[in-house]
Amino acid sequence: MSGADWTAVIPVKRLSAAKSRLRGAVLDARHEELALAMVRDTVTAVVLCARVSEVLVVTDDPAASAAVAALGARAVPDRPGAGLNAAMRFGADLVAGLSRRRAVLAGDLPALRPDELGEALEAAGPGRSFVADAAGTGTVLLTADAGQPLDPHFGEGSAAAHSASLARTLTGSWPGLRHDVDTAADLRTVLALGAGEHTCGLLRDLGLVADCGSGGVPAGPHR
Ligand SMILES: Nc1nc2c(ncn2[C@@H]2O[C@H](COP(=O)(O)OP(=O)(O)OP(=O)(O)O)[C@@H](O)[C@H]2O)c(=O)[nH]1
Ligand SMILES: C=C(OP(=O)(O)O)C(=O)O
Repeated sequence: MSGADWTAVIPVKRLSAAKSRLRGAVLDARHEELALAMVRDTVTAVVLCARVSEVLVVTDDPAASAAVAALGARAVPDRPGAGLNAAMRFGADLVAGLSRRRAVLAGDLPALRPDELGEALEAAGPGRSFVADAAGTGTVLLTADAGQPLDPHFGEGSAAAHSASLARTLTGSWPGLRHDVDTAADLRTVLALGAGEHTCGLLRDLGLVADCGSGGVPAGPHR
């Protein structure tokens, strides 16, 4: 099957609590801005993916809601308020609905490129499929075909948990997709890969990088 037949769902924690393992990578006063910049770059790439027709962001954060709406995503409140997996199930199974093909991904993929997400979605078969993070232990993308509950198992060891729940592993050369940012070391890695304009621009403003490499998706209006 081809075409823009996917709904993407991205959960985003309240920015005041988000990316706690990344605290200290920038001045504390700019930490929320960094978390939001990564969300913006992720959403920018997902909105630009040719296989995606709708992007839902599940969040209770007002600044994140406004920012993603300006990028073309639809923000919905995190009604369950019960953590990452509940937010994903809510967005994918209740808001998007089981009749859609759904893909959930984290909001901390600032080097994501639209074409690599498109390739991963192209490779997703019937049932459920997932892409493991660069370390091979976590998960960056989980998909569910129409009619199939998402059944997410994000958290520590989620790659093994998704495999055990009979989701199919997708493999490909998708460095931006596979590098989520949890720590300052991850941030250096995605900058080397080519982070998007929001993350790159903030770090440049802060004098932490002179240049962000050649990659990334430019900021700006979409589609
Ligand atoms: N809506 C919602 N999103 C969440 C929740 N917990 C995590 N997320 C989002 O899920 C994605 C992956 O989560 P993590 O990588 O653990 O990010 P994080 O929780 O901000 O990071 P740490 O504080 O360092 O654990 C990110 O986009 C988070 O914003 C939650 O309770 N509700
Ligand atoms: C949520 C996950 O991990 P992290 O919080 O380390 O990004 C995961 O990989 O399932």
